[in-house]
Parts: sequence; C-alpha cells; structure tokens
Amino acid sequence: MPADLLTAVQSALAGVLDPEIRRPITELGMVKDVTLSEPGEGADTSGAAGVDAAILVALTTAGCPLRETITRDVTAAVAGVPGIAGVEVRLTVMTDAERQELRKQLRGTDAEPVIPFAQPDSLTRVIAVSSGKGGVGKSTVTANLAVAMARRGLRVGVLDADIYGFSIPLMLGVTQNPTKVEDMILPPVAHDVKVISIGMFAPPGQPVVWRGPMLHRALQQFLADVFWGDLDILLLDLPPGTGDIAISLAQLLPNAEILVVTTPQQAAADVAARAGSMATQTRQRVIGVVENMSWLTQPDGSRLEIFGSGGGQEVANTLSATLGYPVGLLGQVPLDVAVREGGDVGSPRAGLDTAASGEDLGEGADALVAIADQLAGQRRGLAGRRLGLSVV
Ligand SMILES: Nc1ncnc2c1ncn2[C@@H]1O[C@H](COP(=O)(O)OP(=O)(O)OP(=O)(O)O)[C@@H](O)[C@H]1O
Repeated sequence: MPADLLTAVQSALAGVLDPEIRRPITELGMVKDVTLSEPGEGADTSGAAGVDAAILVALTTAGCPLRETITRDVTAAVAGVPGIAGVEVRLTVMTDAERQELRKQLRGTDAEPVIPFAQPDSLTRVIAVSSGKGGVGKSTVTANLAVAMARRGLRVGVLDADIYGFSIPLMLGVTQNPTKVEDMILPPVAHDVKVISIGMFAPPGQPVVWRGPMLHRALQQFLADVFWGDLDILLLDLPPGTGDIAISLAQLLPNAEILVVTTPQQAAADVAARAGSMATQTRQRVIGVVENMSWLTQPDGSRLEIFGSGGGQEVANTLSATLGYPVGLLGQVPLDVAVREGGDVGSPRAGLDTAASGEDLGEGADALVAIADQLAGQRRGLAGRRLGLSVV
C-alpha cells in the first residue's frame, strides 16, 4: 500500500473537527485505526476503482449525540482523497483511561477545574445581559448578538443562566444535551456558538426551584466544568432583576461587564436602571443599554411606539449619573416579526447569511447586528481586572 496514500488519508482526517470540542479528531486521540485495502481485498463499497479505507473512530461517550455528524464528516473527508474508492467508518467508545487522558489534555492539567474567565490572564470578554423585568427581549438580544458576533469570526459562547425562562437553547436551535467527558461538560454548538443552559440540567417541563447556594454552585460549574475552549466573548443571559444569580456572578466573575436591556416604557426603564445600578455594589462595569421593542414600522413607513418612547435613553442617563462614567444607549431595536420568527425556529435573524438567502436582515436584525459590531469593536473595560502596575 503506498505510504503516501495513508499520509493523505491521515491529513484528511486531521481536517475533521470534533463538533463539540472543535479540535481535530486526530489530536483528540479519536482516530484509533486506519486500514487501507487494495481493491477487491476489502469490502468494496463503491464499485469504483481505487482503494477502500476503513476508519475506526472512538467517541467520547456511547450515547454521543453527534455520532452521525462525526461519521458523515469522516466519510466526506476521506472520500475526498484521490485514490480512495470506498470509506467505511466504524465507531467505538473511548476507555476510561482514554477519557481521563482527553480531559487532562483539554484542561492542560489534572488539577481541580478553575473558572478560566476569572484568571488574570484571561482574554475572554464576559458580557452579562441583564434586565429589570422579564419579557423585554433579553434572551432575544443575547441570542442575536451571539450569532452576529460569531458571523464576524469571533469565538462565542452563551451561558443561559435565566432560571425563570431558559429560552436560549430554543432560540439557538439546540436540541441535543451536552456530552460529559469525566467531570467535564462539552457544550453543544449551534450557529458556531457554544451553548450551555441551566434548562439542559432541569427536569423537562418543570421549573427550576433551586435556592441561592445551589444556583451559585450551578453557575460555578457552568463556568469551570464546561469546556469552553478559547473564547473571545462569553455572553451570559441573566434572570431578570437583581437576584441571587447576579450576586453570584459578581463574586465568581468580578470582571464581567453588564449590558442592560429595557423597553421604552417608563416602568421597565425604572427597574432596568435599578438592575444596572447594582453594578455600583458589585463594582462591575455597565457597558451600555439596549432599548428593545422601540417601535413597530407601519406599512406606510410611520413608526408606532407601542411601548412609549425614551426609556432606553433614560436608563443610560440614570446609569451614567449613578455610576459616574458615561453609559451609552448602544441601539434601539424595533419590533420585527422576522426577529420573533427567527427565535421561534432556532435561527436568530442576525445570523442570516443574506448573500446566500438573497433576503434582507430586516430592521430589527439590522439594529442587533449594529449593536454586536459596536460591542465587538469596543475595548474591554478594566473594572475588576488586575492592572500590570507596580508602585515604584
Ligand atoms: N425586537 C423584537 N421584535 C419582535 N419580537 C421580539 C423582539 N424582541 C423580543 N421579541 C419576542 O418577545 C418575546 C419575549 O422575548 P424574550 O424571551 O427574549 O424576553 P426575555 O426578556 O428574555 O424574557 P424572560 O426574561 O422572561 O426570559 C419572545 O417571543 C420574542 O420572540
């Protein structure tokens, strides 16, 4: 068997990424065996002239939800190698020792997991999306910002910590549960965004009735035990208000920045400003305000301000005065049926490939993409970060 054909097959396999870990399956020790057989020697699955390849792949767990994706990707990669006629992929499962080795490789250490984003040298920007009250579109904003940033090429993760309404998996179209490798949780990926939700760990159809310490522990686990890999941005969808999760977050990630979502309505603006001003106590930085549901454009082009007007600017002004630094209104997102539909079908509108679909984003998603662009272009705040200064 020509050695260069084997090399070509191996380098094709090196181009296949594990869908969850996002690293080549060859690096992760998942390719257990590659056998090439002369035509007529092995099972010729194609009938074409050439060599057949049999690949043995070890999955991280027996119930790996992505076995079909891996099989398809391996088959496609190897079938593309010139000289290969048929591809057979066989699956096995990693041994305990192999899984431990993988965990060690990914964590880089045997030590107890720490929160990577809380380390002084972390390059990940953590943005917690907060609102005063429910239903103002906080999850919609989070999901759309995440996919818009991922489309810009950023490595993005979303942690859905909204215990009262964990809607992020639905909005991002995540149906599978996370895979576990030892005590490490591999987040599902959708629209190039890594997603973990408290809802993935709650009994189906039932509310999460955890108290403060349990919530704190859950948040800590999601931050430390989930293999997020290298992220540019981690977005957190917080429950509305100023509850236990917001306090835990401040303790676990003092360097997280806060993005406040409100509607234009006076009552919503008041509570949103209260939620944002909690940052004075937690010493986190508020990076801006998003006003959602600002208006509905009528068929004649006029704007119907269903929820009133001015709330977003008012929250920005109040927070600037309370916190003592400028907090800007980053954008106003109108009501838009396409935004609601995108969330309902698990495809946030801001992630739409307009070139491929030939459609416009629409004014709601346009506004969300513009906000994502601003955030992605912002320099990270220094609140809660150690500065490399020393007294001389
Ligand atoms: N700009 C918008 N245009 C149209 N529909 C929107 C818009 N923003 C949000 N919605 C819709 O409003 C509803 C509430 O939004 P969402 O679930 O994002 O709110 P939330 O603040 O996260 O609520 P909760 O805190 O209760 O989870 C959803 O059905 C969503 O699709």
